[in-house]
Amino acid sequence: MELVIEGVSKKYKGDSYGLRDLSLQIGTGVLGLLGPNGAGKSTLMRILSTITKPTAGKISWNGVDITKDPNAIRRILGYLPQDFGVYPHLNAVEFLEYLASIRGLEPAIARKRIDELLHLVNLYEVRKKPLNSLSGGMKQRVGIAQALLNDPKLLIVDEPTVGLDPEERIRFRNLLSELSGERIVMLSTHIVSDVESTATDIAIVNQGKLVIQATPSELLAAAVGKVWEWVLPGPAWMEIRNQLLISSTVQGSDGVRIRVIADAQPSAESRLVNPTLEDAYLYFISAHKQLATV
Ligand SMILES: Nc1ncnc2c1ncn2[C@@H]1O[C@H](COP(=O)(O)OP(=O)(O)OP(=O)(O)O)[C@@H](O)[C@H]1O
Repeated sequence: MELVIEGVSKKYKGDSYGLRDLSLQIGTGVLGLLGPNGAGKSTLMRILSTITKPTAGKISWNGVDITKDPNAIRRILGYLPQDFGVYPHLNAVEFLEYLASIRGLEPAIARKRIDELLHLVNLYEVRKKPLNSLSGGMKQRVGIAQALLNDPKLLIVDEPTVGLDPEERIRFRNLLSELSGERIVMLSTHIVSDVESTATDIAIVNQGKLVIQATPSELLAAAVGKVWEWVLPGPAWMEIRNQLLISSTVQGSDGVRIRVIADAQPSAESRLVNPTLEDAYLYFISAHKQLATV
């Protein structure tokens, strides 16, 4: 199973670009597509789900060019868009039966599949409740269930954890991880912790371009020797906060513990610490922004 994206660009009207010459090679597992707002994540996902076409480049699924033969990917695709909406007065069973019929599933097969999916996404107990009475996380799990109706080989989920509380976010992450065994799952997000424990591969995008595609451990390794911590008294911290790339700050009784990404030691008191994936992400995004402004 392989999805290959080669030199894909999307130029919108008025000379704005959603993607610029982006290439990725994606195999079975969870690919975390990570980037700030406006990086081009939704544009890529909309292209892969054949809602929109690239203005340049090629995408192939197991060797078949999907820009020429969109049905080749539609048959194996499950998609949860960022702005997924439900019919509020239907319950989960009615909603999924409705979507299954639109997608041409045989009613008997659909009923069996919907039953399995409701168990899988842990919504069986609430399957008869109107969708507008469910929590945000439950609605997102209905969204995943509809994306899985045709047992897709390629599952695309666009910023699925926006608006979820921490507990629901963790549950949703674990669900995606469980689903990745026999398929490619592409998960877009701007929240590093969404992909930290689940992604087998991470692609960082910024300003429509690929910054890097690597495994989480490769990203962490690249940030070793670049993350520093030390404690600063309050006023001193105010002075330097705009001059350094700050990963986090924690207020303590002795001052502010500051965590900084820098190639060289930023202060005599600072000491090197082990990077987190969040540090690595900041490091790559910042290096990319600097390159773009040179
Ligand atoms: N229909 C459109 N017309 C013009 N420009 C667009 C259109 N859709 C997206 N863009 C631009 O393309 C760029 C990438 O947008 P996109 O929505 O793909 O980013 P994103 O990474 O998904 O961000 P977000 O997390 O905010 O959704 C942005 O600069 C955006 O303004």
